[in-house]
Amino acid sequence: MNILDKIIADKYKEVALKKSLIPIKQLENSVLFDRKTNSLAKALQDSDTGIIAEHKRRSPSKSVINQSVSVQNVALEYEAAGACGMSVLTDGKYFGGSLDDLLLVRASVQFPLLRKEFIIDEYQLLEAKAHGADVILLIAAVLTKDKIKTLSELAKSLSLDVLLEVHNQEELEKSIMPSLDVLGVNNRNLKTFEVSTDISKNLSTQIPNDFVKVSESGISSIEAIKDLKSYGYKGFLIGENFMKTENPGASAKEFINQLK
Ligand SMILES: O=C(O)c1ccccc1NCC(=O)[C@H](O)[C@H](O)COP(=O)(O)O
Repeated sequence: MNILDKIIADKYKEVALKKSLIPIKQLENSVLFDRKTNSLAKALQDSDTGIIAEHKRRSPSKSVINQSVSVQNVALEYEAAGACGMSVLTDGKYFGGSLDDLLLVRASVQFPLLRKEFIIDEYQLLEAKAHGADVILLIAAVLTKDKIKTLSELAKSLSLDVLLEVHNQEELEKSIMPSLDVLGVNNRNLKTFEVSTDISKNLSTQIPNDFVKVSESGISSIEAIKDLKSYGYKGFLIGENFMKTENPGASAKEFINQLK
């Protein structure tokens, strides 16, 4: 079994357990459930730099990245640095994240927050909303076309932006539908961990212009961003390059300033 299949198998068990412990009514009663969301798609469209900065303690491909910084401080510094939004990993087992991270970040900043999670069930969208997310991630590699439709339509009805992530043409073709806002191309193969920005470049012409294009993973230089911009990308999701440093916020600030 590859790592992605393992993550998803665990996620089904985790969601079933959470559903049995925390009723939907409790999520809907959260003070954040009726909060007015901020659109990441709009923030990216209006931006010249387009950085979505990620908080990532560890990952299956790199094990430990940074366990010593406070998620709230990182969020405050990413926002002050001029990032368009922040990606908050909420998976505990493989990434060391949590929904509490999302809640703490929401309490600290205003910019759009992506719940970076392996979403396989409607319940997780209600959790995202109840913990202050503005955007949810759907990964085409682990969802059927029908499931992408159901989940993205529910997300839209909750005023959440939808970032749909693909890694190849087949995933892209099955996923194109009006209920998506942002089309993300993951440069990392989530089964083998191979990373190449050529994946974004090769898929760029296949993505209809009605979607904001985001290139994700393995981005660590200004040159890479300038290159990807020439392929129509407006957003760049960066995790490890910032998080591997002692001060992720300062790294993001320096990076964004160089892009201006
Ligand atoms: O990052 C991993 O090792 C990984 C493994 C399996 C599934 C997902 C994984 N990462 C999630 C992401 O998409 C990245 O955290 C995100 O795009 C940022 O990537 P990077 O800038 O390379 O940290």
